[in-house]
Amino acid sequence: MTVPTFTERLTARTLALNTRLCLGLDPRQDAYGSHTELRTHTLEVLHRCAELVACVKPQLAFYEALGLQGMELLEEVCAAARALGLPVILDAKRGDIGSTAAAYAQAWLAGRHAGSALTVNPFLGFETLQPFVDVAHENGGALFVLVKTSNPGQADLQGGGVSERVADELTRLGREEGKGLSSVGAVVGATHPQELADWRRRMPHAPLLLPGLGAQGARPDDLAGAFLPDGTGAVVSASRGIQYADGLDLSAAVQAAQGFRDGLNAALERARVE
Ligand SMILES: O=c1ccn([C@@H]2O[C@H](COP(=O)(O)O)[C@@H](O)[C@H]2O)c(=O)[nH]1
Repeated sequence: MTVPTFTERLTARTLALNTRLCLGLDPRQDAYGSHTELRTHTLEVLHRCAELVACVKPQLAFYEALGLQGMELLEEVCAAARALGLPVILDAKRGDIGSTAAAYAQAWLAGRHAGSALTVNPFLGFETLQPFVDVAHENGGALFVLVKTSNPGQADLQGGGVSERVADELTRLGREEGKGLSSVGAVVGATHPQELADWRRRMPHAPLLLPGLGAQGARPDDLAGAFLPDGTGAVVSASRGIQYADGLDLSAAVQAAQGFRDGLNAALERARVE
């Protein structure tokens, strides 16, 4: 029996639960009185929001900042997510010369992280993407390569055709896998709503990860252009806007996730009718 890949599981969960929301889990030390409180709250947000989301995206920086306890919590979050059937995107934005990229790929896309997806920084050149692609293929995982990030300062480097060149390389890599959505995805900020349909067309095989919902100002209403006609092909992530929707209130986190999920679905429905 073949094990479904990250992309297949993401698509299946999107359709089964009718959700295109990605739960960002970025525990911020200054929001809590103790590590126990941080751990309990983070895991509780995950459990309570699980049925509302297509996948989960821990940002490694927040776990690294907590030292060894943080790395233990990251493993706990990943194990809990997998037990809940949630595909995991490790947001680490790794990238280095090829031999080091191979080590990063082994660390985050193989072993106990087999079947996960990893965010990857392409700044060192296209040759450095190959180790990530290879290890993702071997382990049923995926990568999301930075194409157009959500922050305002991205224009300093990503303008002038650079993002387009990365996108075209991802299209080439994705095409090699054949039909349908590939294991080579792209990060495109939800903060660029007017560009989403163009990126979708330019990277027909790439699953898209759209960060920036909520705290960075992106709104569900504006994001329909990122999706394929069947409503798959993209997930939209919110971290602070869910985990800290109203301080540490767990009901508010669930309500926020429901609102984002429903808002995305309503926007898609409107786009279908128009
Ligand atoms: O272009 C990018 C790529 C990644 N991120 C990450 O997503 C979350 C956003 O957090 P919010 O609290 O929802 O703003 C965070 O982990 C970023 O590192 C991004 O924002 N933009």
